[in-house]
Amino acid sequence: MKSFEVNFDGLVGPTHNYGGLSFGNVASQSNSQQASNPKEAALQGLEKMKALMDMGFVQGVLAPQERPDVGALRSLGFSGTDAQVIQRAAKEAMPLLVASCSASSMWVANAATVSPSADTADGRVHFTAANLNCKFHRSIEHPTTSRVLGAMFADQQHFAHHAALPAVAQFGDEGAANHTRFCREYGEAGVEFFVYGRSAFDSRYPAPQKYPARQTLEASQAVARLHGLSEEGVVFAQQNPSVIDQGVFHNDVIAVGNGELLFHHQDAFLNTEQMLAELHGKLAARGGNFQSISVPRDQVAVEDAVRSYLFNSQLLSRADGSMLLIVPEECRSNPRVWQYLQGLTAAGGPIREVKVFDLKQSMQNGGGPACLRLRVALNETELAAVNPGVIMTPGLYDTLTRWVSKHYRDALRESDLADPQLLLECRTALDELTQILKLGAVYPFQIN
Ligand SMILES: N=C(N)NCCC[C@H](NC(=O)CCC(=O)O)C(=O)O
Repeated sequence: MKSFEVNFDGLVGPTHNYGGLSFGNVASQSNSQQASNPKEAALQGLEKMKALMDMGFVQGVLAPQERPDVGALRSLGFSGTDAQVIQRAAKEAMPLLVASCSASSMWVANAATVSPSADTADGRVHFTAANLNCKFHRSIEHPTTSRVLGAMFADQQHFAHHAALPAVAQFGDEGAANHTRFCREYGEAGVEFFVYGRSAFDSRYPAPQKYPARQTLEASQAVARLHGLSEEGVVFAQQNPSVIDQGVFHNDVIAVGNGELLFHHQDAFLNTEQMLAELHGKLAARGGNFQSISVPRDQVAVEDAVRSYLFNSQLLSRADGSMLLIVPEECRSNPRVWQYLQGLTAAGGPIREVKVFDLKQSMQNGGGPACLRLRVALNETELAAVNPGVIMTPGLYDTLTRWVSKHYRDALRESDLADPQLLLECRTALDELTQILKLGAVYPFQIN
């Protein structure tokens, strides 16, 4: 049976703005308070989705969330009509209003961890929504994420959904941004690679000093248990705490894997040799030939990796077996990174081509090509069971670009977030979107 890796990209929501909300994420902090352009952000994302579809990849779309999140503000004590809740928050606690307006659900690599059916004990595709509990603005995503994923992957014969882990830092879980999977073919049993930043219960593990480690070992282990993964099919590895302190807030800022290949920075992990040997051995037992490309720090410094998002790229397998790397424009404008990439594709290794995309609106908040997509490996039968409304087609692309052009603003500043009209605009747009994507009622304003 044929199998595919389907990329579901997050559609940028109408409230995309630069709130400076993510301590430890250099781009988010340095672009705080700049005016954003939600329309451009959404169109840039759609352009990437269309390009992948045009190249022959199966591409899907994941809906944004309702913002401002009036329910979150009510839970913090603001009351009255929806408009009053927003105005009171703006007056008394602007940072809370900004957080409740974030369009951060666009970075769907953080939506959930996904294990394909070939790896799981019950032969279903498993999803665990990420609790994202390190940041308030992200911790409010998972209830809607669960409803949207449930509407996309509804068939219980093929898909199993788990609620987010307990919402405490000890089980901090950032989803697929700290998870990758190696395999010979997408439909065959693979090795799932979980990368954590610290241990919550074992003080022998080192931890970063300056910035938070968002993912814990215990959260990764819990997800592996929930998904019914076997010990032979998992590897846990610790991120190098010193790179977290240099702005690598998720492992997908310093490494990316696909098929049998791990592309990573030399300084990405602790105990690298041991970890690579374990990946090699476990994949070999599944008939695969694990390979890795380590980018030396004297060619690309961690700082260049963080600025350019070289590793926040999409590593895609083409029909001829070679791989394609989708990188953000910022890689081309960094001479060291661009030179490295020229050498990489000329070297005759597995990565043969690099394609560049302009994702500046998302990049300025620390979200590159890999953050914007959730990978779901599916066989033909499972793909046929996915809600067809969310699979990208030329017609859907046209409809969504028209929808964005009709509903989105082209400039948003902090002061605009207090405008109750923005909530109405967002709800009107999302109500239409749920019809376009055939999701049914998934948003609080549709179900409460
Ligand atoms: N690497 C992956 N997979 N995802 C990137 C997430 C970026 C996101 N930025 C933000 O949430 C910034 C929002 C703001 O400041 O307005 C975050 O830090 O969680």
